Amino acid sequence: MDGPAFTPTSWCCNPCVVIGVSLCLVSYEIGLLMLQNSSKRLYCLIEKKCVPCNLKELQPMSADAAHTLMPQVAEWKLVNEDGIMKLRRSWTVKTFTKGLEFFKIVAFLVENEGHHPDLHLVGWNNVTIEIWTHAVGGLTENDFILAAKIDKLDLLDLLRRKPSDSH
Ligand SMILES: C[C@H](O)[C@H](O)[C@H]1CNC2=NC(N)=NC(=O)C2=N1
Repeated sequence: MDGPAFTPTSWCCNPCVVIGVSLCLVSYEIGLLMLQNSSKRLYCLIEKKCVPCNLKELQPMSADAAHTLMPQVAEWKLVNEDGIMKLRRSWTVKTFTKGLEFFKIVAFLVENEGHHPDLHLVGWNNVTIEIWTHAVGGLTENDFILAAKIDKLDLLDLLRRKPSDSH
């Protein structure tokens, strides 16, 4: 009776198999590296510090550059107001005073970063933050760093969570 068509030695010595397996391993490694790289980029905004806005080389970023960073600040909207690109996010707070507490918590962060947002508290409980770099009349990485760090603040206790909170 003939032996099995493929013996382990013939199978793993087959050049097509060897090339196929090595290609799979290489693409797996490349995928891992890309994943690590994107996750590093994902967290790099949080780990960065805002730079002084009076740096000569500071320029407003393009709309494309802004769009590539938006996934890292997914809660924010990219808006264009009178030709100036800005980041905008809104929250509903429980009370007017909690809105002011919200601003105080944000103020501590932004003072530490040396980069400042526009703060709006409208209709007693609607908070909106707009971030842009005034010195260049547009968006810089500073604005995205600030937005990412604002997203990390523990503000939950100040926010209205369900419609029954509204009265
Ligand atoms: C030197 C220092 O970076 C500047 O005065 C900062 C202060 N905070 C700022 N915040 C914002 N959003 N834009 C600016 O241009 C700016 N300039």
